[in-house]
Amino acid sequence: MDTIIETINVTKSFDGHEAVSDVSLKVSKNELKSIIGPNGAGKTTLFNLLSGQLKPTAGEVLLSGEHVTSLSPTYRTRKGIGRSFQITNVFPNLTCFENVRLAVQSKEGVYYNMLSHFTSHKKINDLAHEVLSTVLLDSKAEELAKNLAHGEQRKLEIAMLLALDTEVLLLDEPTAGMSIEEVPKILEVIKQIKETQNRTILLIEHKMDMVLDLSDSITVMFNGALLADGKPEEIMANEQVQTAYLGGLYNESS
Ligand SMILES: Nc1ncnc2c1ncn2[C@@H]1O[C@H](COP(=O)(O)OP(=O)(O)OP(=O)(O)O)[C@@H](O)[C@H]1O
Repeated sequence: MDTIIETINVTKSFDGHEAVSDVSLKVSKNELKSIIGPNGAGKTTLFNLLSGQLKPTAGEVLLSGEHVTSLSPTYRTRKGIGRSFQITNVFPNLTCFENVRLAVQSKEGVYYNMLSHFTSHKKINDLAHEVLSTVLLDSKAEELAKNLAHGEQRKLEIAMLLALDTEVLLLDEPTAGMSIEEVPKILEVIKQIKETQNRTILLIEHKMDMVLDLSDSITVMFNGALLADGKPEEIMANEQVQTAYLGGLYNESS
């Protein structure tokens, strides 16, 4: 399997405290890998190191074999790694469709520049509708972004990521703050992306049933370090993981 993301002995210290400690990790193309671990384990910091929001204290980050450790988040987005909170251009007073169309346009603008042609205009509209349909927001196309429910806003954020056409999606707790009714909808969206598109997805998520349902592989972090990495069944059977983390959260009989 082709490796799309790799970290080599990556460490990030804050005032001497290692939030991420000597983590070496490989993510294959089209894999869905979940990063789990208790609060403060270093998951979000690892995401920040991958997206370029933070530079490591030591170690290297590679994207498709290219060293990107010192490169900016913008450059990394162009290289194909997208993170939901990077999408700050959700305009509350525009509709979902208008927001997604702007994201499609900005992506197309980066690569093609000239878009005055009618067919390009139609192509952009079609793409925007396709993306909204993928995230199950087509019925809300004409709704103003500010009027969306919380779960729908998270779906719009994912739509913006898809519209930017990044090959890697970093999803940091996409269900955070959602109501119980909204969670299955976002789960369905991620499943649909996984099944229908060539994307690599890294998912930080505390909901273990969702992690087990979606993941090809799971990385467990504990105190900044990588505790285990493997297929879901290997992780569930791993005694160290059970002791350190899962024991209190996951019960096989449940
Ligand atoms: N900018 C920062 N400055 C100082 N310490 C930080 C900073 N960001 C994170 N930390 C610390 O690094 C450690 C790891 O934090 P991080 O947010 O990466 O954990 P996490 O696994 O994502 O936790 P959670 O599940 O609660 O989101 C924590 O001890 C946190 O307090």
